Amino acid sequence: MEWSLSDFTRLARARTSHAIWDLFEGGAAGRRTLAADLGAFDGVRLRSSAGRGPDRPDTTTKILSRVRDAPIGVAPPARLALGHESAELGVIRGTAAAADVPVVISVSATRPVEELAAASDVPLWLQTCRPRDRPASAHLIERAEAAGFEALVLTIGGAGPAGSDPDLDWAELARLRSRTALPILAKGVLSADQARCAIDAGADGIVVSNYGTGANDGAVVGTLHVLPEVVAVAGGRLPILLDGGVRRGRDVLAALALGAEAVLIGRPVLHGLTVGAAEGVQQVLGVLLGELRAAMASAGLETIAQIGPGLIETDDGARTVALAPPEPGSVMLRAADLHSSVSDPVMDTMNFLNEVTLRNPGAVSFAPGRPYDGFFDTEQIFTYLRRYLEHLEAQGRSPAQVREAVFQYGPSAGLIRDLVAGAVRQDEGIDVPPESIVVTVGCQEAMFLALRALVTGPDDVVLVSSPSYMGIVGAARVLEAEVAAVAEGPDGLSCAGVEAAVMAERARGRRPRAVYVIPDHSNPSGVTMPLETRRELLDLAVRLDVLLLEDSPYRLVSPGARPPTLKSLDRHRRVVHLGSFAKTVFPGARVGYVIADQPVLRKDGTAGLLADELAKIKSMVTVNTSALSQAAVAGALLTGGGGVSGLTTETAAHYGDIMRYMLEGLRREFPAGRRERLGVSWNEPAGGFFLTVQVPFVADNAALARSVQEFGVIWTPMSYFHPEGGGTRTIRLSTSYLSRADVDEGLARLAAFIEAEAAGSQPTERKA
Ligand SMILES: Cc1cc2nc3c(=O)[nH]c(=O)nc-3n(C[C@H](O)[C@H](O)[C@H](O)COP(=O)(O)O)c2cc1C
Repeated sequence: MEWSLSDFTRLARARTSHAIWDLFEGGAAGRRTLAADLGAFDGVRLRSSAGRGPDRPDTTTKILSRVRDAPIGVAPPARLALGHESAELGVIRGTAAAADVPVVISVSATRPVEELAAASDVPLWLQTCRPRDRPASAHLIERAEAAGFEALVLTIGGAGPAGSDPDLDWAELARLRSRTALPILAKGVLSADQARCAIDAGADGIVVSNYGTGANDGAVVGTLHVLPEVVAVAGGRLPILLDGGVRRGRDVLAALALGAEAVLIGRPVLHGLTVGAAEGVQQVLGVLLGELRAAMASAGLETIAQIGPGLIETDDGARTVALAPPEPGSVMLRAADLHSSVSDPVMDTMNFLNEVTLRNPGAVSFAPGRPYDGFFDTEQIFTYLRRYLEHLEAQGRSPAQVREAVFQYGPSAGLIRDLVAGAVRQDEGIDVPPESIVVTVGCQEAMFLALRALVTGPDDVVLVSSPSYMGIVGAARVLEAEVAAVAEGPDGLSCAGVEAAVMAERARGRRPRAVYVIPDHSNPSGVTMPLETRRELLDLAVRLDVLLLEDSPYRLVSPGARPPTLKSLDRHRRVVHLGSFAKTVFPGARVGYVIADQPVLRKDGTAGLLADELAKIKSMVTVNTSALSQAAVAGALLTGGGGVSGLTTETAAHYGDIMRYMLEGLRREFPAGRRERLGVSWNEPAGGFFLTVQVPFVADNAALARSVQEFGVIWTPMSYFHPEGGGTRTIRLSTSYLSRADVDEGLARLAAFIEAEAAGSQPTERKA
């Protein structure tokens, strides 16, 4: 098996204490930023060559006008000594053994610049920053210059969101420019504006960098995304380098295709140093160079000079089109100037789950929670529509009224509220008048409306069970609604946990408005809340004076007896019930509903129901749910005898069967001995679409990439569902849309992958 940089990451992690690893990663901000950097690279598709590529492409290129072995340099992480005592010396020696490429030495290096220069066969650049002690800094720069350092790298804005004054940084750059003959690169540029300032202040080059910990205003921005706008401003007048998330040979190609002269590598070098001192650094750079050559060969490139924007696939949707370098004068918006939610990794989760499956058609995917489509039949749509139109006629509507119902704008609260009210009464024993219902565009809109109405400002907070369904967290991000996590136990949410979280939020001066919960076969954990807890939770909601947002999309497609919904047990109108027909009828209709029978006293003294207020909001969001979709769902309900239970007997049996089959398969692949040896365990949901497996390694994106590429099996890291951290050694497996043959094949691949990861995470086992 070929080595990749992620292998070094894994090995380094295994050898490092949690506290030091957190420093290496840059904490939570570092993890978020890295995800944005990696995501930007993942979003780029490179053209491959039709013919056979050159055998050994030539990676030599000029960096700052001097010929080097590759368009790669080593970024300046401070704290190298925490990885290995050889620190900068180890990095310099390892780099020199791999290639003639520059190494940036941190201003806080552990050894004098003279000693480093004397030991170095590679060009050294000195990272510096706006100094507290100017004479000392000026002296250090003079010494570095005298020792043969080739360039200065001035850190703009400080690493991470530390307080900073950009104007002072530009003044510092101008001052330095007038004092030294060395070329000066401005590092930390993340926008066209900053690039202009750097050029105006006399920079000789720019390093697009977020320091691995985010922009200095705390925003998370993937460096590759801002590269084109910086390149456009530079217009070829000065070289642009980039760092952040470069982990594969193809990433180097992508950055160069978008206009970078070279890339810098940060954490992977630190990981190599941690794993094997200078030799580890040499291996990391060697692996990357090998990958770069392989990527060039598969793109049919013989030289670095041949790399250009044409290498980027632009026929693959907006993302890659947007990444092509812009013509001067054409618009280039910055995600940092758009609402913060668009840059929040939470928002990419759902797309990622769908895309990773589509991008890897040969893999077995346990990722998306899609309904099984073996039960869908195109004719059903017409049958359902006709059924509903006949129903309207049977109710005495004239042909003109029937036409109006389906052709015209409709009431925001919905066309089919009476039928939905009948269905929830019949299926769930929820007895509410149609006026308390709003028919929504999927359950997602129901969540959005409820959050919008309930959360009035930064002091209001919604408690969300954790692991959390991404839809609610994402909606909260869009609405800037504060969310606090309440950890689920083996039986789902506990009342003690909810009460403690409510009290903690109140102690912080915040007002908990509601608790979001999926009581049945929760997504993603698969757990079901026992009846007793449901009753206690309702009592608690009264006692604490909060609402419960109940979301329960899997109940009616799960086999066997089920405890009653919170809403059907609700005697105090504490529950806002969020409903969905996606799993019970079909998701393409995008029809959901919210039951909001809470009385609302208006400012003018009149009273109404919360549903009325939600309908007002909806009228400004989607106006009304598509009448055609509502008609199709209504027709389905009528076909099912007024509810969905009549429609879902077969599907519930199917989902139950495939879940049982999956659990049997897990037991077969992981018999007791193997389970214990590997430290693998799983929960056993009786229904729903998901189960979770504890695994003996960190199940992050890098592990997922290995799983897809090397074993052809896709799963979901549970850490995605823990926006506040956690779930790192757990994966979610979705069963819903797979056949038995898929399950067999997928589990065999998964077992092989878990074995390989477990072996690889032993720090003593080194591959050559
Ligand atoms: C532990 C650590 C310390 C760092 N310290 C500095 C520093 O002192 N000055 C600086 O300019 N960048 C610093 N960086 C940022 C790196 O130079 C570089 O920009 C970043 O690590 C590149 O991203 P990558 O690690 O994804 O390759 C540090 C990074 C890490 C991980």
